[in-house]
Amino acid sequence: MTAVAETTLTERLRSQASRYHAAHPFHVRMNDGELSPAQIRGWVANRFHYQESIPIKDAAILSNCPDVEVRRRWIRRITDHDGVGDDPGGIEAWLRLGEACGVPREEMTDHRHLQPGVRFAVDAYVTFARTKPWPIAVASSLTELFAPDLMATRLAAFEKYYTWIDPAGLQYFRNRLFQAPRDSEHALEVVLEHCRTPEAEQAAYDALAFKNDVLWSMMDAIDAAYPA
Ligand SMILES: O=C(O)c1cc(C(=O)O)c2c(n1)C(=O)C(=O)c1cc(C(=O)O)[nH]c1-2
Repeated sequence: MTAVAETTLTERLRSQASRYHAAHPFHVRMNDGELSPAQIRGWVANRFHYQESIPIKDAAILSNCPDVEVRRRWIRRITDHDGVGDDPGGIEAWLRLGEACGVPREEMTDHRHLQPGVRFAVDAYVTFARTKPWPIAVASSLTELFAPDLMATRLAAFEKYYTWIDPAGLQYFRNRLFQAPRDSEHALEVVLEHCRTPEAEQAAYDALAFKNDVLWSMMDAIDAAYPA
């Protein structure tokens, strides 16, 4: 494939930024400082199911991937979330975020606040990763191309508007500021390398659209469950 064609696929993928969940009304209100503590708590408790499912999703991709070089890098995503050595990992960081917001950790881990629509969307993402060709599952992670801007805006918004939350609890967002660009850069390399036919390029594009729908559906379910 020529560099020109690669640019085109990259551009097509990046063009889906406008459908990223950063534009969801609930996120817009969050970043404008308009959410109540109950709404923030509902969001944090529901998003925990996404956090706990990400390493399972990434293990599914690993289990389908015969390429040692890809696996050597992809496995990092699992330890980032599960922790390794002295690093407690992203799932623990999210639990601490929840506690800083006033949600006891057992209320996250026992799913008592988990909305059916959030469960359904997250589980659909895991099933997608289990059942699609592994480079297409990798493409579905590319929403992370769009994540750093949202993460920076969110961090600033939490520090400015939600001062009732202990800032130490925001470490999860700080970690994602450098993890997300590193991960999405690798995922994009993999997709450009392995999705070279028009059919595979379209499947990669569709995978990213599917993932945008997963994230948007989660936000719809959260928005409906925790009205102003
Ligand atoms: O808070 C967010 O807006 C957000 C978005 C995304 C994303 O774009 O998929 C991820 C994360 N956070 C995140 O924390 C995370 O670990 C993560 C992993 C993945 C993925 O698809 O592999 N996306 C995301």
